[in-house]
Parts: sequence; C-alpha cells; structure tokens
Amino acid sequence: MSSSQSAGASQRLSALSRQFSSTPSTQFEVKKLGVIGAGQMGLGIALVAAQKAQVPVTLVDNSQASLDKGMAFADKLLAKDVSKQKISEEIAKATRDRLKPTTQMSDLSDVDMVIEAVPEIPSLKEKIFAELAQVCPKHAILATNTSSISITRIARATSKDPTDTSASSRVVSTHFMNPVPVQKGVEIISGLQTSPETQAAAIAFCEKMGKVASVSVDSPGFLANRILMPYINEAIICLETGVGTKEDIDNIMKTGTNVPMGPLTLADFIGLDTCLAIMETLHAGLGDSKYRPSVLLRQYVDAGWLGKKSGKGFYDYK
Ligand SMILES: NC(=O)c1ccc[n+]([C@@H]2O[C@H](COP(=O)([O-])OP(=O)(O)OC[C@H]3O[C@@H](n4cnc5c(N)ncnc54)[C@H](O)[C@@H]3O)[C@@H](O)[C@H]2O)c1
Repeated sequence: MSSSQSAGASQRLSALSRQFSSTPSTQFEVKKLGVIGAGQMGLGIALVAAQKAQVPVTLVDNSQASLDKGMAFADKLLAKDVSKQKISEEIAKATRDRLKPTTQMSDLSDVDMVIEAVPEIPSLKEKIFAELAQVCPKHAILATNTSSISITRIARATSKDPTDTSASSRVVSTHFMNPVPVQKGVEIISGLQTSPETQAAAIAFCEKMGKVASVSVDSPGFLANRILMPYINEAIICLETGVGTKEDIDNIMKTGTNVPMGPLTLADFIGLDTCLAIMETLHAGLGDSKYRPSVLLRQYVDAGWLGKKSGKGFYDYK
C-alpha cells in the first residue's frame, strides 16, 4: 500500500471511529427483524435477536429442509438453556414464538431491518440485495453477514442507477462471529454509500442483541478474517506439505496460544467452503500471493467435505 493510500484508509477509519465513539442515541428502532438464510449463522442471529432484543423475526430460507433443520436446532438450543437453568420455560417459549419461518421473500415487506446470511457467493448476495431493495420498506436497514465480500459492491446491487443511493445508503455489514449465541463480537462495516445513520442504527441493534461492536473500513476480509483466515490457511498448508499431523497442528496452537480450538477444528466449524471463499476474496482483492488458498482446502471443498455441517472435514462428525 502506498503512503497516500494508507493515509486515505486511516482518514476513513478515523472518520468511522468518530461516528462510532459518538454514536448518537438513534431514533431508529427495529420493531421487526428479517433474517435470510436459516443456516448456522442466520439461525443463530434470528435466535439471539428473538431472545435478547425480543423482536419478532421473519426467517426466510429458499429451502424448506433448511428451515426445518434450523427450527429443530433452535428448539434444541432453547431446551438446553432451560435444562441448564440459563433461561426459564416462559422465556424459551416467548423466544420460539417470535420466530416465523417462511420460504417467501415477500414476507419481508414489513420489517425495519433485515440481516442476510446466505452462502458467501457474490452473485447470490447481489441478487438478494436487488430484491430486498424492492421488497422491504423504504426505511429498512439492509444488513449483510458477509465474511469478506465488499459492502460497497453489495450496496451497488440495490439499484441500476449508481447515483440513486436511496437503498444503497441503508446497506451495512453486521458481521457476527460464530457461534452467534456464544460469541460477543460483531464487526460493523460501512460501504462507500452507507449513511452514518445506518451505521449507528446497526450498532444500536447489535448492542440490543447483547453484542460488542468493532468498526472497520470496507477492505477485503475486513479485520477479523484478514487476520484469522491466513492463519487457518497456513495451518492447512502445514498439513498439505507434511509439516505436522492434524492433531499436532491443532494441539500446538491450543496449548501454546490458549485458544479454545486449533485452526483445523476451527476451519471445520466455520465451514471449509466459507474458508475457501474468504481466501479467494483476500487473494483477488489484495493481489498478494501470500493469500493463495491452500490446494488441499480446495480439494476438500471439491470432495464435499465442508466440515461439521457436512459430517466430514479435517475430522469426522458423524
Ligand atoms: N460460518 C461461519 O463461521 C461464518 C461466520 C461469520 C460470517 N459467515 C457468513 O455468513 C453467511 C452464511 O454462512 P453460514 O455458515 O450460515 O452458511 P450455511 O451454508 O450454513 O447457511 C446458508 C443458508 O442460506 C440458505 N440459502 C441459500 N440460498 C438462498 C436464497 N437464495 N434465499 C434464501 N436462503 C438461501 C441455505 O439454504 C442455507 O440454509 C456467509 O456469508 C458466511 O460467509 C459465516
């Protein structure tokens, strides 16, 4: 990065930090939320919003099977919290009653905010945001949970006319950390078009969900994955090139850096398809060979061994 680029980035960051540190008590209130994608992230976001922010949540997925699986998982998590006396049966029931699963995007016509959590495929996110700009109310915050795709690019998809920012100014990233019911952190990323009011409203809602927000500029991988994914990728390269076994790779990082799980286990939990997509975005966006995805990672994805969600990744989960 040249010194002028670096100066530009730090100016944008300090402008964002100023907005963040002086976040106004925004008037914007999310009374109803929409979540798209009932996979591991979408389901977690919907559940925490229903329980902590206590808002009704319309949960959209184009697969009825995914919705059924997601709702069964929500029931299981709530029952576990009741049995551990973390929540009462009344709270569990009220939370469950706030979740409304549907396969219809048109059911998002009355939400104040929507959080998209479909797979990390740029063309899919663009298609969904073009549709959201039409379906959602004109005041609604349009948030994405993308791990690495440019927010500016996703926001651009909301209108054929790039000078019309009526929808793109309402696009922001709320990048929740996995698993959402457990991790406190959320990254808030604004695209070039995002208004300060949108950013403030997104932060306020995440705080209502009990999360702690960190702000970053719209740069490939943002903060969390710019740091985390090259670490995971390097662990996979160590496995690929025989530097160590999967157990030794995970053990040394677990016992040596005090993390709860090693990088290969973590990759299995994140999903190897998601890890590959993020590395590809870092590689393409930053153009540096140090971000080249591991050959082995690509082969695991080609084999359909996507980690915990598919029953097999670096470890077996069946
Ligand atoms: N897995 C992680 O650790 C993690 C962490 C932070 C962010 N993310 C990001 O969150 C997003 C979702 O990741 P995930 O791990 O939950 O994926 P996932 O594969 O578990 O779930 C995706 C869901 O989206 C649904 N879907 C696909 N196309 C759809 C469409 N057109 N309309 C409605 N629903 C559709 C699928 O049926 C599935 O239920 C990705 O952008 C990912 O990069 C993932």
